[in-house]
Amino acid sequence: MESEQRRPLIALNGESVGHGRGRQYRAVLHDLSLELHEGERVALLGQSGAGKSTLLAALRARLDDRAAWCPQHHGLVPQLAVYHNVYMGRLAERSALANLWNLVRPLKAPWREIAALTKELGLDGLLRRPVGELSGGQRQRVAIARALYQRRTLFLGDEPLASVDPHQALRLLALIEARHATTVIALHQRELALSHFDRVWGLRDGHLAIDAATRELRLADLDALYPDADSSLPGTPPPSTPLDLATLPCGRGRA
Ligand SMILES: Nc1ncnc2c1ncn2[C@@H]1O[C@H](COP(=O)(O)OP(=O)(O)OP(=O)(O)O)[C@@H](O)[C@H]1O
Repeated sequence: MESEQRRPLIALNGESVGHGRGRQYRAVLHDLSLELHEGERVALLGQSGAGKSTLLAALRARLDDRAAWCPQHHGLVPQLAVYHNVYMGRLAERSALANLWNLVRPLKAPWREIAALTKELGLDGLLRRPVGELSGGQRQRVAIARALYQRRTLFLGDEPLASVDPHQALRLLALIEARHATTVIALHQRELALSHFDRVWGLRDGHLAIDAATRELRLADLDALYPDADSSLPGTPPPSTPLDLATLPCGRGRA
């Protein structure tokens, strides 16, 4: 693969990732080694509490303003209109005066740009609507719009497809990928991970249990990331055999 020759956008080598500082520091992921290359679409999987958000926060801290960021809980201001919430994606690029003016009277150029972007996301007609009056799926799309409006090199998303139906998830993914060749997206849809991403990072038991090209993986490999899944519930993975790291395509180098 061509990207093998290029320097990675980000590389972690045996690092620990967690929360807190000094004596309060608590590691969530141990001995973490991974590389992210330009043009890669990575699905980040793992059961609840596995450390997906923690890893995304660590990547974001390292990538700084190269990464567009779509957080898990959206981080929107419910009292403000859709337009203003999306505009916030590039607040730092304009003067305080321009931002203040924009709050009262939207600036023409950003209004046009945000109107076009939100239309693509199926939010047309809602630009002046306070976000607090939107449905969960609509809020999700506003959060994605704000991240896309940032126009950064790569896209980091913490379950940005969680509140929408499968059909819409595909549409949103296509919109994200049309603007970002490189993506790292946390999600729970294992089939989607295999069908629409190049690589899977799978977290389990405080480690990167899977780091492999999707073409090397089967659904059963991903099931092993969800040891607590109750397979009697609809939509949950079947019972998996205990995770045997030796059998998973991790640490064999990049495919
Ligand atoms: N701000 C924080 N301070 C301390 N510990 C935290 C903090 N945020 C998360 N944790 C802990 O880190 C671990 C991993 O949490 P994280 O949110 O990264 O998991 P996740 O895979 O994103 O879960 P989910 O799918 O439920 O969002 C959990 O044990 C959690 O309690």
